[in-house]
Amino acid sequence: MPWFSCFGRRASSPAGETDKVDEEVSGIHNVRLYMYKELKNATDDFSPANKIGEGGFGSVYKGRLKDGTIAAIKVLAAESKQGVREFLTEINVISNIEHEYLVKLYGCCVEANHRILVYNFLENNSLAQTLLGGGYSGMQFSWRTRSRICIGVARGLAFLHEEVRPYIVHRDIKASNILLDGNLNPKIADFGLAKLIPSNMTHVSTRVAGTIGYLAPEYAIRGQLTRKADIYSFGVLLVEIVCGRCNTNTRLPIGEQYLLERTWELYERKELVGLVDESLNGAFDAEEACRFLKIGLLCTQDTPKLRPSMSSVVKMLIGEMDVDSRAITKPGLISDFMDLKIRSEPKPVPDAKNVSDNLSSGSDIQDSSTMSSGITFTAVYDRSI
Ligand SMILES: Nc1ncnc2c1ncn2[C@@H]1O[C@H](COP(=O)(O)OP(=O)(O)OP(=O)(O)O)[C@@H](O)[C@H]1O
Repeated sequence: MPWFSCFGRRASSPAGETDKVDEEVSGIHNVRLYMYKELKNATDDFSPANKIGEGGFGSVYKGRLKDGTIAAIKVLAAESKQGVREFLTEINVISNIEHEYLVKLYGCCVEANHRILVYNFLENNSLAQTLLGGGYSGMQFSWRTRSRICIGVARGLAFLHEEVRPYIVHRDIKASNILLDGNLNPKIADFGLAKLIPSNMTHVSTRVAGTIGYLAPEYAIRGQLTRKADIYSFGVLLVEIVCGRCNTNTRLPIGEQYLLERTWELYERKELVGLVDESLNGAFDAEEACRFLKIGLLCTQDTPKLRPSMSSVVKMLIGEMDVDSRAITKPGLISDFMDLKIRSEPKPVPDAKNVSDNLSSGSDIQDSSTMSSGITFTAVYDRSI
């Protein structure tokens, strides 16, 4: 498959439009541009039979490209009105990032209103559909595999946070964004994607309730987005992988529904080992599993500054840095602050200053609003906070 020069004409676009695109993309390099026609053919006209997923950004199809490569083709939702140049600038950044534990972006299509991303296809779906999918996939994850997945994801995130310049905050680390290749090696998906969506278009996740459990409180409540928010989400994911369950499961008895709360409770009782996934039938390294759970707690501490950097997390996971000498403070839980009720009607983004002012002044507020992270909720702030 040839590389399309960003300066060249594309056969499928009308002349006027092509000139405009040429002008807009001048200076953008390294982005492979696919013609809409090729992606249409690859997916059999985006047939439902080839649809492999649906996320907050749009639908994902499996397709065979002209050169025979199997790809995951993500059609961004039509509401995405981002201009060609802005879109390609972000794509240019993502395309230049390559790492063993990150999903590879092959290129994109920006013809007319279409905004389509073409990725390396991963055979074994996501952690959400396999390990945390309630056993429907029939796949087994040994302790060795889990440990490899945790370390791989940590390395991928450490790369985004500490090696890429300027660094990238993923914003949406969660089990459905960890894809698995044929050998169950993890690859982080969707990095850099949040920036492709215009700020006036909220990305409403398909698994809102699950996503809430991954959100660092300071991000969910005050919109403070830093690398520490990703580290919080990673901590939640780490605990999920060790325990083989989702962070929130309202079908469990009260007291066991929120995994992080439960982990803190068992940590205080020095009974962490009791949380490790029963389906392993005891076939795991107990010292390592408890270490991983403690690292999960370190990453989810309420005070962002106390959370370790991702490179330290990697060192702790592989046993190069001590964990036991570190004090662990209580995890930040948004449920401590508010009664979360997911609402279907999107509302305007709140004035973050007012929210925090009201919190600090201790007044009761009932506020229906959209969190900075794009999730609509009803918050009941309690005077006792
Ligand atoms: N590169 C890929 N290879 C294989 N399958 C993929 C790939 N990218 C996405 N998928 C599939 O498509 C599904 C939807 O992906 P997408 O990233 O759009 O949404 P999500 O992560 O599930 O949800 P959200 O938008 O809320 O983050 C994934 O769960 C996965 O099953």
